[in-house]
Amino acid sequence: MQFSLAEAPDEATAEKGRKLFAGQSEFLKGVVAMSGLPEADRVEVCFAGRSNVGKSSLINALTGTKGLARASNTPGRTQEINYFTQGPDLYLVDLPGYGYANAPLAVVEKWQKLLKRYLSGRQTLRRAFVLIDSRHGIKKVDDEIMALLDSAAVTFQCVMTKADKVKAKDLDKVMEQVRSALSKHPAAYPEIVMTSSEKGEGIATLRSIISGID
Ligand SMILES: Nc1nc2c(ncn2[C@@H]2O[C@H](COP(=O)(O)OP(=O)(O)OP(=O)(O)O)[C@@H](O)[C@H]2O)c(=O)[nH]1
Ligand SMILES: [Mg+2]
Repeated sequence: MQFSLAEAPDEATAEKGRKLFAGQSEFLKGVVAMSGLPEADRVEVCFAGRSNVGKSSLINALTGTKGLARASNTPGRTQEINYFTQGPDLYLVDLPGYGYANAPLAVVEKWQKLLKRYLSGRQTLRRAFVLIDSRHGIKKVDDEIMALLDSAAVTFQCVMTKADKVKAKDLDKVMEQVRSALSKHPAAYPEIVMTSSEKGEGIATLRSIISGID
């Protein structure tokens, strides 16, 4: 599989993305057990990634709503599966971050269990966006989540975050590592999206990608 960076969308596709995200976004609920999931009545996409990688910030950037998903400097801030509606036909799902070393073991195990159940058992989950910090590349914990998505046959797309924090010369090396790690995962989508929630880079591209998922 060849992995390439997603290019900016053409005008028609960009318009589709803008239209989708011009709709109202609202926090629906935080879920701590599979029994709490909302009815599977529409398409959903989720955002997975290590603690602090920028999942909540990305949801805020996509929806253009600053405090919608709580972003914070404290790793492990998002401990529930948080559901957001985007217009009437789409759920955006903010997942608890994984790989947070300082969380108590019992808490980590509880999250992991829920995360695994959700990723492998949610019928309407169309794509998982796996967020990777542009400075750090793919770590072992990311690789484990990707393997889980492979086995659940959930297509996942790699989204690089915090692009504003990495120098161009360092990025090449990280991207090489990312491409090589992704090549081991059959469920990986061939396009990688480079983003900065801070600067807005890649947000329009990701909006149009999401608007093309049905
Ligand atoms: N410079 C920069 N900082 C960012 C970007 N995205 C997120 N951050 C910062 O990174 C920190 C973590 O962001 P969050 O969005 O809370 O990360 P998260 O993945 O939701 O974290 P958990 O909920 O703990 O798993 C915050 O201080 C954000 O302001 C970005 O694109 N650029
Ligand atoms: Mg979060």
